[in-house]
Amino acid sequence: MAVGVLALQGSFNEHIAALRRLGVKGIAIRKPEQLESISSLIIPGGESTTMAKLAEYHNLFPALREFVKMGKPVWGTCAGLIFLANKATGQKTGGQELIGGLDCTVHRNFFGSQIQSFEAEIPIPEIADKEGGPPSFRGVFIRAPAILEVGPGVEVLADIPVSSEKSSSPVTLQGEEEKAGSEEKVIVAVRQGKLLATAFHPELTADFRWHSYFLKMANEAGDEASSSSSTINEGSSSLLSERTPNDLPIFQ
Ligand SMILES: NC(=O)CC[C@H](N)C(=O)O
Repeated sequence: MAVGVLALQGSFNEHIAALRRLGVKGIAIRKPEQLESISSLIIPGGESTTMAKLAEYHNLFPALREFVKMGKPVWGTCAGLIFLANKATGQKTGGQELIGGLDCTVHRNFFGSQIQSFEAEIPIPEIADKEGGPPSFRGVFIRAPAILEVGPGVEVLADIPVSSEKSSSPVTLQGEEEKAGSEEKVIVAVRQGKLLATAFHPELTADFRWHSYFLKMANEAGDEASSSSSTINEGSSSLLSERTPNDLPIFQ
């Protein structure tokens, strides 16, 4: 199974490093023809307008749309989520091209600008059920988007509370502000068939459950297409703990 990581801009190296820690080689994708040699794709975070301009320059949009249309597994993180959405609001003047395919509307900078970036513990029942580990995940939100609306075929994997009068200041999940049932929530992770999307950056943490979850999705897709081998398996988590960190300090 070859996993591609769109490597135009943003945190593609961090995704490749996370895959390596799970024993999987990530292939940096910069040209349309490279998409033919991979069976799944990660679109990293970064800056979606810039990424869109680069994708346009390299004539990647038609091949990326085709890849999604073929039902191949694709995971978009942050700017990658914006890329996958059918509709984005809060875009820069002139808008930007999207790949589309994910039946949702995102707000491009829902939580505000760089200085409003934050970390929060997010409950992840589905991921914890499949991957084990703690029931929550440390989400790193950097100029993060959020999902405002989803279509009927979209499963919500994570949401977080936001204060109702000022959506740009997220309410912490721990602490006294949490009032069950009284706060509004905004969606930050979804799955629609073989499309996965997160508004935060799992590649910037040492918790690889989202990567492992995506690899399993990709493997299932491979099995369905009765194609060849798989490199990730139930033993991947123990493999992870045995490996020595060999790249970014972030993973130590
Ligand atoms: N960390 C990120 O990927 C931020 C995405 C950013 N809001 C954008 O428009 O692209």
